Amino acid sequence: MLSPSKRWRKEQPLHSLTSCVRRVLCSRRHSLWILLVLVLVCIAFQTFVARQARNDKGNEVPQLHFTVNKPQSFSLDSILGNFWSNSAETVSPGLSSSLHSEKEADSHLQNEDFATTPNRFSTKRSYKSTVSKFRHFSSSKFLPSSSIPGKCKEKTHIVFLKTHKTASSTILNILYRFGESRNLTFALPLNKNSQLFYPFYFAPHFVEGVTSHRISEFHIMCNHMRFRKSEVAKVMPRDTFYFSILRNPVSMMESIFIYYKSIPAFHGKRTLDDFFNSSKTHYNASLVNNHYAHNILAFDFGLNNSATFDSPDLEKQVSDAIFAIERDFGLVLISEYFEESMVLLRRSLCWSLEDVASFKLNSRSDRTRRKLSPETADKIKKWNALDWRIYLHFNATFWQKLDTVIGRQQLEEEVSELRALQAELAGVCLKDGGAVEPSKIKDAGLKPFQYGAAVIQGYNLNADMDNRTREMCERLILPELQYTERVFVRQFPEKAPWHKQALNTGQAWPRAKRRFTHLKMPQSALSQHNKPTAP
Ligand SMILES: Nc1ncnc2c1ncn2[C@@H]1O[C@H](COP(=O)(O)OS(=O)(=O)O)[C@@H](OP(=O)(O)O)[C@H]1O
Repeated sequence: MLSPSKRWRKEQPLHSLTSCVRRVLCSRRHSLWILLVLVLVCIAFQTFVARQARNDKGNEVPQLHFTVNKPQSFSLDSILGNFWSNSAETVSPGLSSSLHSEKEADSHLQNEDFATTPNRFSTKRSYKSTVSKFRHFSSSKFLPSSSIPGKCKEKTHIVFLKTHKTASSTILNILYRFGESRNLTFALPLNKNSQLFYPFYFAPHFVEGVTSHRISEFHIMCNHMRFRKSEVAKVMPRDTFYFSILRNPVSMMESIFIYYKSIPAFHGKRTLDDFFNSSKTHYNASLVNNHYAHNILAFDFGLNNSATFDSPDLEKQVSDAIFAIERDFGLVLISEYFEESMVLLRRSLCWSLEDVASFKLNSRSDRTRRKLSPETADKIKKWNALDWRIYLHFNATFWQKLDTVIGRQQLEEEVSELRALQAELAGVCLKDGGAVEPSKIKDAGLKPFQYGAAVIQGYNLNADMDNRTREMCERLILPELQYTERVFVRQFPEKAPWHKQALNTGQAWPRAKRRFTHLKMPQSALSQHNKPTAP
């Protein structure tokens, strides 16, 4: 008895191509051959795909081909040397590329006037291809970034502890642009505040949408807060990446002294020396907002900020603080090495270099900077002994990490690529190529918030841009308060009925720009009773 398939084969005449194929298919021996051929095809295909992937990995950093004459040839020494001075010519060849020691950190301070502003670069519009690439990545079309293919997955669950006067507004802008372009959800301060009820310890109900369960998953938390890991972890997903940034406490305190002029500790003090001459007798830690004047880094990290150089338990406080920060944060960046920090950040997050390109935001005009004598710098370090030691420690580990993760050669290349990209963007976006005094900012909606005795600079946009380029440029220079409101309105349109209607007609932002009433300020409205207790 023949099997049905054999019978069928036998019954079919062999006169057409189709019947021939049928016969081949039905013969067991031929089926084996076909299977073999298919396996071979599969292996060949796999090999091809693997080779392609290997090629892609080799190009993990998008290769940007620039045609413009670079400001100078970029060696690591020159890059880092430039960091110390405004002019490339004054770079000292022997300058160490990192601040491993107290002495080196000091030498950096002498040259604090480093410039990372875009106007250091050529403003010729000749990087067109890169800019269009940048625009593509930064557009609101939720396009994927050119992250490192095959190696890692772009991180989108992020907490950034926004410390004070550390270039944190520039990083905030980077995070806002990244999140917006991918439609991510931000853990924003309740009721359109600009801060997560700083200086109180963070609590989940400070976040809009938490109590109402309006948001099921938060991606990014990045507004000022006083950090408390256990509470933040209640809001953010388990795989969240935590990072923050530190600045040399000496230049940081100089900046804070000018900006937070009205806090009780600084009130009536003409200079920081005046403050130090009276601080021993007059500094009152229990007065609202006086924490800005003392170990503010430790305070922001949620730690006890009361130590000075002569505290008997300083060493223990230092090691406890370092332990806590290392336990809770995957990465600690250094403001003085902003571009290097961005290279390390983008590696840690598996983002593209375009994702971390920025303009320097929230910078003071030179009119409101004060040069400090070495004696004053020394007083600051002693007064803020805890911050100073934290800074020294994380500056050292920052460079160790760079060496391990990237290596100096690759770092040098990425830093110069990033600078070139930023220079190109400045050429395309910025009128005059760089920051201007607030009085010279034409569009009131792009003016940064002014506070204390500081004069905070902003930018004017070039006039001749198409809409898409203008939108990209506007987001790069949008100050913190304006951007926070913009993100809030997009995320909670129902909280701003006038916005809801306007969003539909594309008119929301111009209207939002005109109404900035809430302040990014030390919350002087807080009563004494509400003052957070010392940890
Ligand atoms: N890219 C980059 N590189 C280096 N330094 C930078 C950068 N962006 C901002 N800044 C400087 O950071 C200071 C403002 O810090 P913040 O934005 O954290 O201030 S705030 O606490 O949010 O008000 C402010 O310092 P001062 O100018 O000394 O006040 C800015 O000039």
